[in-house]
Amino acid sequence: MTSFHRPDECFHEYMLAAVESSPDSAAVVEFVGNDDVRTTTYRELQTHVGDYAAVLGELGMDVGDRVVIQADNCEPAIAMILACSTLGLPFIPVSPRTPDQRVQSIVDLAEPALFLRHKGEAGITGSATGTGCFDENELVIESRPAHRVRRRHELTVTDTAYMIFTSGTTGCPKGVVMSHRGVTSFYRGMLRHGIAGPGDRIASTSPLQFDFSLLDIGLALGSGAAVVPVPRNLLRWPTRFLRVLRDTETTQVNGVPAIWRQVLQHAPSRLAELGLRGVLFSGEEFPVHELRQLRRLLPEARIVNCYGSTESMAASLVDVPQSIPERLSIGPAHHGAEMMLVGPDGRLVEDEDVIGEIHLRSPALFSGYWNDPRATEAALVPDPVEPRSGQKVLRTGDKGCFGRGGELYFRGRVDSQVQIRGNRVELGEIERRLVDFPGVSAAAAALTDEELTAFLVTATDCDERDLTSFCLAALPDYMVPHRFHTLPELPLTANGKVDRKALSAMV
Ligand SMILES: Nc1ncnc2c1ncn2[C@@H]1O[C@H](COS(=O)(=O)NC(=O)C[C@H](N)c2cccc(Br)c2)[C@@H](O)[C@H]1O
Repeated sequence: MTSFHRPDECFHEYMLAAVESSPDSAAVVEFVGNDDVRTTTYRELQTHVGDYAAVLGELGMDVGDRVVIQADNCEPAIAMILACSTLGLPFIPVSPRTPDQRVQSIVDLAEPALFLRHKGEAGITGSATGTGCFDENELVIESRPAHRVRRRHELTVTDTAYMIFTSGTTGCPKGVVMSHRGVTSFYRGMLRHGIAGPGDRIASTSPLQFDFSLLDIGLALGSGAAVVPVPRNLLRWPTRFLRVLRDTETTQVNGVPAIWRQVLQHAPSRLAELGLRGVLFSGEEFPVHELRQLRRLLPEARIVNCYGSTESMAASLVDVPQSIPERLSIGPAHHGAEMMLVGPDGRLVEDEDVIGEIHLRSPALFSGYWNDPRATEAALVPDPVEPRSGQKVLRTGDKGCFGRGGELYFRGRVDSQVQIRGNRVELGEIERRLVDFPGVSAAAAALTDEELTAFLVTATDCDERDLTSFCLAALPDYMVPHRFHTLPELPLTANGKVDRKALSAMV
């Protein structure tokens, strides 16, 4: 396993380390359609980063000033996040399809110095933020960031590399703050699993705003391989998706389990022909029957189950056995980290098959939630083994139990947070939107078989189309209920919480 990495690097140093040893190797391979691919070498990527950084460096921004980047995963966006990193500017990736209201709430929370949009994206209007537009050829600054007094002089590995905004229970997104040290120590832990090497081409199917895409880019560039951003619109069509993989000579595909659903249904034989060497999935459990079908089609491939939350990038990378068991292991943790189970009494759970809450000890833990010390304190808790030490571990909110040989099994969420198509969703956030609809007095959302059902208590008739567009205006599409049921009242558990089991049973 080649490792050209120095200890304690910044994000951009880790990502571009391969330029020393293999400057002319492919770093990014993009499908541009009709058998045409565009390859960017490590040296070209480094030059691109320098060009963007030269423009950004002229704007008087300080280490720590935030830059929102509205783009899908593509070579210019990768070069832009690296350019921000070289200047110590935390980047905040935002998908092009994010509703304006949500983009605005992220801007209000993060107060970025600059909002950059990839050509063709909408951007924002009327904000104190500087704005710019970029494509593969240039970065054009339309309005400069407001003047700021520079207080910093050196970028350190403890500084923030990026912020990812995820859905929060209080109805407003939470900013997960990741330091350079956190990111690169996760990457180095991941590299020890030897998943990819020079010459590999790793297809990335997650949007840039989902840190899964940062795993893909880090796995590829950290291994001296190439990342292949798969355009979102092609992902939906199995034959086009497979065409992208074939034309770019992809060897490894990373993504949430849902990306395989259509392919397994409509183009299984074409998938088998591709001869993929590896599959890595994460975000939620892979339905066993689908995973078995995938394994049958790719008997030679290494299949890796990656578990973890944005607050630590990920926590584990576990090989799926040749014959797929009923329950997949999500442990032990990746190299350099450790997962523990903690019971309701705060003591370690170590016995087999006893459920506890998963806690993660790792150098890759996030710095905290942006401007939210209370939520941070609830997530970064004293080490349950030695609380006196001041060391913090991540309380994941996931339940788990140990198996016989140190493997760990995921046993659901501790709270109402769910995963929809690999995206983290607080049902509470959907519910808060629903109760804002005129006439709705109470609401609950339930997820059954990937279908979101909303239960509403309302005196008047609510038109489903109106409800849907009302939700779409403020929530990402994957958080919009598919079905709406009205009820005289919501079922409640003994302690007055919405009885979600009862709701799911009603679907
Ligand atoms: N492999 C699994 N089996 C089962 N349940 C999983 C798995 N991976 C997650 N989850 C669930 O998703 C939650 C977390 O959601 S999240 O914060 O949006 N992050 C994610 O999903 C993805 C995560 N950030 C990630 C994944 C890969 C690479 C990087 Br770099 C980052 C976890 O707490 C789990 O509940």
